[in-house]
Amino acid sequence: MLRISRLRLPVKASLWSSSWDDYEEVTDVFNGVKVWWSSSFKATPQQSLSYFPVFDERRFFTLKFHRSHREIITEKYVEHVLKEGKEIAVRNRQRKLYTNNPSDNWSGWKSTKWSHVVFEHPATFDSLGMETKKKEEIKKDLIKFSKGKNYYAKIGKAWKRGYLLYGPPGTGKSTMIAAMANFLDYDVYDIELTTVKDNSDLRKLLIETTGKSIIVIEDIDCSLDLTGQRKKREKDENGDETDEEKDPISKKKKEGKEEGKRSSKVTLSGLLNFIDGIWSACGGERIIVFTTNYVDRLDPALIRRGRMDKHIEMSYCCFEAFKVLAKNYLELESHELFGKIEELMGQTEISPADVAENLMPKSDEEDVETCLKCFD
Ligand SMILES: Nc1ncnc2c1ncn2[C@@H]1O[C@H](COP(=O)(O)OP(=O)(O)OP(=O)(O)O)[C@@H](O)[C@H]1O
Repeated sequence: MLRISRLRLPVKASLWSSSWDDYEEVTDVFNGVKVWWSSSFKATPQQSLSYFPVFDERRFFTLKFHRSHREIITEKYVEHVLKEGKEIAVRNRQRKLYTNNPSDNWSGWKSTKWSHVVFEHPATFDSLGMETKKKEEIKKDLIKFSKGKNYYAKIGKAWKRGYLLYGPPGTGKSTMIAAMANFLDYDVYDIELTTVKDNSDLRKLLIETTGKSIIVIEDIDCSLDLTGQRKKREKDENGDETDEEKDPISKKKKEGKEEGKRSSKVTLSGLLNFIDGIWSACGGERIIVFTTNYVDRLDPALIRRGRMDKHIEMSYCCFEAFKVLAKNYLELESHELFGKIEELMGQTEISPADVAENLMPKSDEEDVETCLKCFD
């Protein structure tokens, strides 16, 4: 007679997969051992004042196997199933883009520090206009970091890495962050520092971030007085407005940040503490990214290696980057006008954002020629 053992494994209602029908049975084979899974549920009436009975539903799986295999099932198979399940959940999970709610709105029992939406930015390293060599170097760096759990533990450092992305507006700093998140399958926490009241609130925010995430502070030079004693430069050396200051959107953004900066008491030392200290208390890997259009405005303490480990310059469009964009926007590998455009890219400073805008057909009548002739 077949001697069968049974294991009953309860499942939280929230984790129950709708792909299982009640009392459905499936078989599995592990190391040559056959097992039978079945799903079932038990409904027990809850105590309630209502006329209509309310049931408490408990769902569970029953795992059946031959008794002689008990050891391998309990010691190896169950662990294997849980591990696989976790990996599938990670693969299927929707990644999120979090933004912090202003500290002033944190009171109240229902309030949360972060709001989130599903992160669906399509940027990838393939579509990023940048020299291939530079992209490969960044990808390698990210892979090394993401697989470095044991290494970081061995050297006694928190599992985090800081990236500083700097360069003129429209050179792809935000796009690079999205490509990094997509490459690593990480969530993104976008911190607006000017709405964080003080260092203590900054700490509370960061404690709530999860592992496998990229924490971003954009335009770090505009977010806080991080320049030490140096006075902020409103004009360039000739007294003229800089490109960013001429652009009305950048100007408005900057004015808004200046306003917030006055009400925020987050300090440079608070920020340094956040980069250095807090992480040792949090498990899981985190990448911190700062972006700026003006790297020379930042306090050296903030961007020294160990804090911002990798500095990446996002520069004006070179011909190699142009070719990536042409392939992406127009599915074009080569064209007779490419020679002329290569020459132009070597002589002028044009941002990838402007190149992308020119390469995008504005109507059905515009073809490849029309788009490329914009560069004439
Ligand atoms: N290197 C690039 N590769 C591909 N697309 C780019 C690149 N740079 C800019 N773009 C395009 O231009 C738009 C603006 O770029 P993005 O916001 O990434 O620039 P930024 O450097 O972050 O600008 P800012 O400093 O003003 O915030 C993007 O939506 C993207 O379509």
